[in-house]
Amino acid sequence: MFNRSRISASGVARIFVVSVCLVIVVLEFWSGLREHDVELTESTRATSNVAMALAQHADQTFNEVDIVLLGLLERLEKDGNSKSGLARTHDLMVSRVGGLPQLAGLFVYDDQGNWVVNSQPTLEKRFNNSDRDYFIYHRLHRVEKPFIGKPIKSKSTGQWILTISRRINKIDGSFGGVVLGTIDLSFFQRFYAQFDIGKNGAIMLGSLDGTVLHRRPLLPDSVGKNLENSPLFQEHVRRSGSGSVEIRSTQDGVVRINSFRYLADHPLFIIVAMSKDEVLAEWMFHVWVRVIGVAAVLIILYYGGTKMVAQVKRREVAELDAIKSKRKLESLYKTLEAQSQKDGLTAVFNRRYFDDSLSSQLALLNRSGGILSLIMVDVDHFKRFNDTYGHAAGDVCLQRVAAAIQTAVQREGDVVARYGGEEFAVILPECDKAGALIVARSLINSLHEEKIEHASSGTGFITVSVGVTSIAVEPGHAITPRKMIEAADEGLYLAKDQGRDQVIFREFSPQARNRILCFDEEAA
Ligand SMILES: Nc1nc2c(ncn2[C@@H]2O[C@H](COP(=O)(O)OP(=O)(O)OP(=O)(O)O)[C@@H](O)[C@H]2O)c(=O)[nH]1
Repeated sequence: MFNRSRISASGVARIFVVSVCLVIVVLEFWSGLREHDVELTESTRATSNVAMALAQHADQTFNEVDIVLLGLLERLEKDGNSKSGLARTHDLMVSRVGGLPQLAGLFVYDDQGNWVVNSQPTLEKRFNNSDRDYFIYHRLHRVEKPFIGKPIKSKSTGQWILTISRRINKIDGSFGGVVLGTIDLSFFQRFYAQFDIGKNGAIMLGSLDGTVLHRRPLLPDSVGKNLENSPLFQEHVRRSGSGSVEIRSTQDGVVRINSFRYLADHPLFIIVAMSKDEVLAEWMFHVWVRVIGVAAVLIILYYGGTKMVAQVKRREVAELDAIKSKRKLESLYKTLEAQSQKDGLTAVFNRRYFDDSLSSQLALLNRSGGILSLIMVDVDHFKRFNDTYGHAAGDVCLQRVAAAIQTAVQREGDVVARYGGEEFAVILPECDKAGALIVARSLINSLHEEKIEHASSGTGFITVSVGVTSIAVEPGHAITPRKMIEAADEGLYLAKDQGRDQVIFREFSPQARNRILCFDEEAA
């Protein structure tokens, strides 16, 4: 049976389609988020690695110049300020500047800031550098370390330069001047230009007091700017030697992934920053491609799913229709079967049903033994009735006779049938002779009570003649329906012969004709 409370197949199909769509969306969303995180992590790692490499490069750049400065100090100590000594020192300076790409120039100043010797072709005497930070620093600090100054514009070339300097000590340890190397900022510019940091990326070399020494891209006001108050410097660079942080620039509003690192040998730091939007641009492109792909898949799934659901629904409806049709057919078949068993006029069983029923009853008896009675009933003078009242009235009469017989035959399993014409038959399973005679008599009485007028009969009413037979069968016999009907028919004919409206019992014997008993005789 079809159970309405269960989810229908179309419901299951709909749930299936929706679930598949949801799973695809959730998986795509999840994998998109994951790729977003991976992209950021890898970019952070990349900026961090570049920061480390640039810090090492900057260290090396300054260390190489510092070694040259140390060499110069040694030479000055050895050769002193004699003309020939200074000439040799000049030659050494020229050769050193030629040997180091980052080195723009080498200078020696006396304790008053006057130019003593330098790497330039001619020694300018008109400049005095006593006002420079590095000069003041060395004059005030007796420190055996190089000093890296803020970016300045060269007095000789006008270029932005970085300075790295050392103090010259006189024999008594007092301030004797400064030896200075300058590094052209274009050296860092060229080097930093090789890194792919995107359009909105940035690289910065700064000193730990927050001063920008160099920046890529190099904006007009970049060099020398103080970042001390920027959130990046305040909250991150100042607090830790290295790290990575995502921060929105207060200047251009761009969110960047910033990796910073201190130089190992100098009080400087490097920041490498990449724009988050640029870092995620490729990911974003993939996301859009996938969104379009997933949308296409979802549309196809929705379209196909809707079709599938509709098809499943149609099949369900067809199945329901088929079930309904089957039920209708079954009930029609039952009706037809019932109709095929019934007589059309009298509504009692028909001749075919009677034959089948008697055959099967006798087959059962022949196999298992038992008793069975048969009554044959024939309407008396029915031809005259038809002649008197007409055939239509004859039909009605037959219906009333059948009803009267049916009234007398009450037990379940008894079969009342129209045997043919105005003749009826009654099969009484498990009913012996006595019982059969009672039924036969009650049948006659039932008809008497009907009082169907029949002016041309002797009694004035419709009567019937009844022949009865009964058998008690031992298992293994072969009683045929024909023999039993013949026996009952013999009783019926005798009843007719002896004046009608009576019952004659005909003892059944398969071999020979038996004694014929009259109902009244038997009852007595
Ligand atoms: N109206 C009607 N008449 C039928 C039907 N079947 C048979 N008959 C009539 O029943 C009559 C039977 O007549 P008979 O066989 O001569 O017997 P009877 O007139 O009853 O005389 P007895 O049997 O000797 O009492 C015939 O005239 C049939 O036409 C039926 O279905 N309807």
